[in-house]
Amino acid sequence: MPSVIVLDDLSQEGLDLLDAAPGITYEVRTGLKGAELRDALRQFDGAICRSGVKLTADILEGNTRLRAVVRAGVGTDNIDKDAATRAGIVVMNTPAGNTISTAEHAIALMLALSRNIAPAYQSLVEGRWDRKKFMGAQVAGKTLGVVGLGRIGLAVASRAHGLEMNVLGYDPFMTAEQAGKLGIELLPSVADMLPRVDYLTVHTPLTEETKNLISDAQIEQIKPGARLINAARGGIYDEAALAAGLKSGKLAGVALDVYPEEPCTDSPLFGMEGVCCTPHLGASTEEAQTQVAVEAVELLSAYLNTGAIRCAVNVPAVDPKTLESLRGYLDVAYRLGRLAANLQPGSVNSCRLTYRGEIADRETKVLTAAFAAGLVEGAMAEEVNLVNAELMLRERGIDIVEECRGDMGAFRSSMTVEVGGGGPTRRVSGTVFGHNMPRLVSIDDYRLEAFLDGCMLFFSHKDVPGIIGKVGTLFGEHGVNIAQMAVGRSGPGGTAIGVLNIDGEPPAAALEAVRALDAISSATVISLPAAGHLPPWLG
Ligand SMILES: NC(=O)C1=CN([C@@H]2O[C@H](COP(=O)(O)OP(=O)(O)OC[C@H]3O[C@@H](n4cnc5c(N)ncnc54)[C@H](O)[C@@H]3O)[C@@H](O)[C@H]2O)C=CC1
Ligand SMILES: O=C(O)CCC(=O)C(=O)O
Repeated sequence: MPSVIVLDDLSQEGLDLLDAAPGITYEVRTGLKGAELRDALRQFDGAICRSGVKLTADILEGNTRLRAVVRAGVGTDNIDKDAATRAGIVVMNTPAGNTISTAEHAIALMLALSRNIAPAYQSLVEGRWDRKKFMGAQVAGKTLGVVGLGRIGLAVASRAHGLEMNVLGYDPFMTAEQAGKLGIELLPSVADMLPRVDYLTVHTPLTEETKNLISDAQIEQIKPGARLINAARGGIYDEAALAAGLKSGKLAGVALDVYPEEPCTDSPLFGMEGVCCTPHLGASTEEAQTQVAVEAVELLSAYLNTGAIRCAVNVPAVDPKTLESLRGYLDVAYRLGRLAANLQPGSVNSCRLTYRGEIADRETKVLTAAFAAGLVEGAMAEEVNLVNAELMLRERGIDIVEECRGDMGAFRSSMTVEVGGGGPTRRVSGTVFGHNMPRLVSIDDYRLEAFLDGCMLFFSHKDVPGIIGKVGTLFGEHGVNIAQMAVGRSGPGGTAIGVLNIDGEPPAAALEAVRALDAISSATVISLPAAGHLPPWLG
């Protein structure tokens, strides 16, 4: 029965849903750090977190049990996604649940700055009735610059329209036409926006590009008296530059909900005039927390119970129906990977997959992941699965080239893998017969039709009479039962390859006797999982 650990505060509705989730047990253990956190995570199949807990590489590395972490919220920057991928852990988030609340918080900060709400209340608390000091600014008719026109940025823009503001926007993934339809004037860069904005708000992730997006040089260019808001991620604004801008009078106000290091109680801005700050409250509403918690539980239980992947940030999404409908080809892809690894022992340095026919229009990414898992599985000390296999190859400098061809060839659907390495490139093709029965349909230049499961003997030979009989007799003498035989040949009297599906590993003496036959140039035994037996992560 899968078990789940809840690492940060989660709304009661989410916990109630976990209580009711069929076949799942859970524990709430908040405030964990270091070794305690690492050890706790090794005892669970799934985890749910918000932004409080930090799932760094040293916390996740070596965890062979945890299968998924769901962030109840948007930003997954508290989770080392590369480390999670390497450990085969799916990372998911709930991207839409707190959009409105966070947009409202950005607007609240903008209005609080404009009307000096925080210091005015503080003056009352301190016994002063000071109406002159807190002269504010009206937002109607003013210009708001929105950097990042994703879910939250667009929700902020539409609320700003309701406040009769002019909205400028910048986002590299937005067309001027689409922005225009939404009443936003799209500018080619943040720099173009700066001289025109009375207010600037950012709604991007923290990336190499957005780190210190606003620093001293940008404050030089900004319209005097501008007010800046950040309810996205700490570090997008350079706090020291903001403090200098406020001190010089260039900026009229700064409102922050997020900080480069959190928790934060010592920002250089705290206590400065014109500053209004909150402790990362953008998503802290009953509504947002209920929604993200419920979505997080739904995502996690679907993955743990059915393998469905939605809203993943480190692997392609696959829903249960798709997985089920691809089951046969997932099996073939994984088995071809295992086979290719055996045919190209020692070193692999290139992989090419060609999908033909109907399968070429399907979710081939997940099939490629299954192939990669089969290919690397035997060579890795760590657990390999659909999540981490391709990354393992990429980290070793091997990119899988994928080609999808609509033409059918000999089958309605088939996939061919070519694996280069120490020896000559090897090529094998597979397809599905009937109800999810994996079949090998070619090997190098030879067409044949063999079961793609269990113990298999591959032998190269001259196409001369009696070979199959001799191999059969030798195996019979050693008590090896043959389930089926297949032969592919270049042409009569040419070269050929034989594939025997046998009921168990042959004794070394039987193999030696086969190799000693005159017409046989090589013979190898390769063991694949028995029919219907797949690793648990393939279901
Ligand atoms: N304060 C809080 O409690 C909360 C903060 N957030 C944060 O808000 C931010 C935005 O979240 P969403 O709107 O949901 O994300 P989103 O993914 O829907 O939108 C982000 C947008 O930023 C754009 N972008 C990326 N790099 C950019 C760049 N260099 N310049 C301009 N635009 C760029 C992307 O194209 C995308 O349209 C995230 O950092 C998220 O973590 C989200 C929820 C709550
Ligand atoms: O969990 C929270 O309250 C923080 C929300 C947040 O920052 C996010 O969803 O990115």
